[in-house]
Amino acid sequence: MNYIGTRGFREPRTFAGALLDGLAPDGGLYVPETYPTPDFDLAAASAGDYGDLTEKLLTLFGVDVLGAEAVKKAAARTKAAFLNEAGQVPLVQVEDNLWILELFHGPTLAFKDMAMQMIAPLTDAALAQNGETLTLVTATSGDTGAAAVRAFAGSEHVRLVVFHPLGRVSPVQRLQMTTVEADNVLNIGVEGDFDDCQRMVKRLLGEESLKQNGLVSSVNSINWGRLLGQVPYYLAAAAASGADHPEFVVPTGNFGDAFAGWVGRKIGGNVGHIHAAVNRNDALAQAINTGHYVRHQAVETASVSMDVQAPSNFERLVFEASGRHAEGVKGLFDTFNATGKVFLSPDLQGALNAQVSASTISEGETKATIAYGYKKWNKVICPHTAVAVAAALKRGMGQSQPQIALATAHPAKFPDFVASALGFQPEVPEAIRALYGSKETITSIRNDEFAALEVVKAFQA
Ligand SMILES: N[C@@H](CCOP(=O)(O)O)C(=O)O
Repeated sequence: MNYIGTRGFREPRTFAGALLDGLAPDGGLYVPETYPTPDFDLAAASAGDYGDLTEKLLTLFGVDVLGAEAVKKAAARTKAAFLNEAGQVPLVQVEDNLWILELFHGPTLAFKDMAMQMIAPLTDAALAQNGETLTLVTATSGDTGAAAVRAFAGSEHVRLVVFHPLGRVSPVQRLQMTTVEADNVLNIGVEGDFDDCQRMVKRLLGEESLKQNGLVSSVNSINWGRLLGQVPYYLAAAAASGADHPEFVVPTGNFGDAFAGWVGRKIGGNVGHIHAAVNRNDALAQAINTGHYVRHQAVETASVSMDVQAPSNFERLVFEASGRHAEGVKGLFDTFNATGKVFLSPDLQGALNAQVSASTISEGETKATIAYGYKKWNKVICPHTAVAVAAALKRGMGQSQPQIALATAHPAKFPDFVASALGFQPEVPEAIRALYGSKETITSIRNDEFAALEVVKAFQA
């Protein structure tokens, strides 16, 4: 099982190579050379133990190059982050045909924990194999950074650098990153938005001078390993619902989670249509619905983790929808990166829309859905979850056809907006309460790639 790049990089990489590269050398994203067909009963595995399912999937995607022990450990850690306090798949039925998948039972109370808890032992195993050290550069609009810090703090061979847009993550998300005392973690606040941070990360991944001090990779969902850790929960949730190919409604920022669902379907899982729900930062939805892919300055919304206007994994979808036309993908994303806009051909736009649909949810709808969820189901949901639930309700299929909306974070990570919708603050778990009053460490930089390079170099030294 090997990996190739979306922009034409064809020198096959094993899973370990793709994991430690983060991005392909030509700037493309790694994808499997061919999608594997499960050599086990996927339906039975999806309905069985989550750790076993994950182990089987990891092996299917070639992770066993890192050894069976590493696969086992990774699967056990993701299982612990996924299951709820009762040890069950955290799927809550709220209507006859509508479920909410609570992906916030892990250590940082967001869906990123599943993949991050899994990828940390895999990274250790990959580094043990080649005796290298690794600098991970990662961009976050809130949840990725917190989960990465939690998973990699104290790691012996990994330095973790997290870039977040200054003042544009929730206070709880910021505290989760900046109060961790670990010499191998550097939190950088950038005077810009998430897209600026992600652009810096991509630039740093190609920076030869950083590679003089060991390997450089990322734990954003541009890294195939990150994305792979998000596939099992689609399969487990679909099986737990008992529904036939339920539609998944995914609140979307960098589009990694939604693409993981697409992968679950691609390998023959019981995963139905994928619908991406976005907030006012809706470049993705505009591209899929109109063919106009235009990057605007991201605006601040309540669903702050989704304030993304250049969703990295859109590139994987374009690659697949175009029939793996690497040259076309390269041209398209070169143009987008240079000019901030690109017009897709009607054929390509139709092909994208056939794979994934998308809709935009306003701030008003987000707030109203939080209030609705509490009134109707006695459930307190976060703004990101509300975007997905609003999109699901608008599609109306939950009446007639099964839908699963992803709840990507705990409401207590966004207490003020939730309180503005409900009139009271969500209950605060101990994991959050403990953060207040702790000392924070942040290095601030201007929105400048050279400033980013300098600060990472200094950290490596
Ligand atoms: N929503 C994200 C943005 C980065 O996404 P990723 O899935 O590519 O890591 C965040 O919370 O940081």
